[in-house]
Amino acid sequence: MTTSKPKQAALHKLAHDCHTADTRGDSGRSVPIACDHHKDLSPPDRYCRQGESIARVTAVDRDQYTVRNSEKEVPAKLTGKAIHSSASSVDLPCVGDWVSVRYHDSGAHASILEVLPRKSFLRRRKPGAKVEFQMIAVNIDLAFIVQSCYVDFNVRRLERYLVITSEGGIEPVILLTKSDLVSPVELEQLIARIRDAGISARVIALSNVSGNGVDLVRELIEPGKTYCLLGSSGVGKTTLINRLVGGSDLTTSAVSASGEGRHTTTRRQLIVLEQGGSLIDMPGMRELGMLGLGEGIDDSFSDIQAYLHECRFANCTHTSEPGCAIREGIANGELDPEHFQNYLKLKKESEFHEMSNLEKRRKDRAFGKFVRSVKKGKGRQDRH
Ligand SMILES: Nc1nc2c(ncn2[C@@H]2O[C@H](COP(=O)(O)OP(=O)(O)OP(=O)(O)O)[C@@H](O)[C@H]2O)c(=O)[nH]1
Ligand SMILES: [Zn+2]
Repeated sequence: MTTSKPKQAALHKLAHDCHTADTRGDSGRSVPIACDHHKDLSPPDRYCRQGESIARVTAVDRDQYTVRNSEKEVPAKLTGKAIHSSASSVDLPCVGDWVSVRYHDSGAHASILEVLPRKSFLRRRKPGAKVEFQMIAVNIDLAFIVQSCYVDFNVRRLERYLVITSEGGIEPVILLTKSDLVSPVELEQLIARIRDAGISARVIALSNVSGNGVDLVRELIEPGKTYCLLGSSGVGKTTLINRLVGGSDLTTSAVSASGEGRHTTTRRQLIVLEQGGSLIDMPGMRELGMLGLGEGIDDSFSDIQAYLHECRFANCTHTSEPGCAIREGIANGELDPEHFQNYLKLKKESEFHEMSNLEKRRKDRAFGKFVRSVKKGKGRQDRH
């Protein structure tokens, strides 16, 4: 997103004459104050107009936004102007965006006027033949790509994540979790496989159980920077985040947004870490890795595929059917029952996520409808 020339002229640097809504008084009017926006918030471009201030989008739930400045977090609505100026849904405010806002009702809520230029983005391709993207989050400095040393490890999926981060201008660091479940030799082999694939990104092995390696991650967190964790379900992201958040439990950090008779509770999608950096964590992000997980599964479980082809019945459930190659393999000690259980578990997860992709598509359609309806309504108002 770029700002046009005339607009740029109307903007002024936010350095010493920063304006913010006077959230202490009851006037709701804008007063110049010493700028304290940037204690833990550092927008890429410190611009705002008279009466406007800069905030960061911390949660998006359909048309409900939550924005935060250094003082507090409030619900926000998109102005018609902001909707009009966005060419497509990827330009609309997204978690991590710096936006110019105007506060109302003594700072109780805000309207979003403009999205400031983004410095990086995380997007995914929408399912379907047409090349369309969905913005997941923006302004991320560093992405931790998380895989488990145990079961989940898959170099091809790692590569896919690296493509996504490099396209979006985000620095990647690979985290191999559950190092307590493999031997040092096995761990070295995994890292060698990553290097053999030509991947040069930093790799940190860690265990959430013993705590080994967690400090190396902590050391990378800097105040004013934004991070995210990408990875499949069950690799230990939540466990790690809870360690990084330090004390405050992630699951309890919900924000309340009440607007126009509706009261909703949205899970905060951008949280502040103990060290002062911000972490973006949201369901859509976790599902990124699920694109094509099916393939990944068949890759790392090719031995099981071979057994599956041998079962007498194509729809064998491997529980009681005669001629089941899986059960035979387990019985004669050729196939590790735990390996098979892991296969079933991941298969179930990937099917689950494919289902939720369908739901996402349904939601996308609903969103398109919403934008069109707002545009129509606003268009009428503007002509007054
Ligand atoms: N042995 C071992 N277990 C771990 C480690 N990290 C996480 N776990 C366990 O793995 C399971 C999944 O961990 P989560 O943190 O919920 O994984 P997640 O990536 O957040 O999964 P989703 O919430 O589904 O996205 C839990 O039972 C954790 O206790 C680790 O380093 N070693
Ligand atoms: Zn079978």
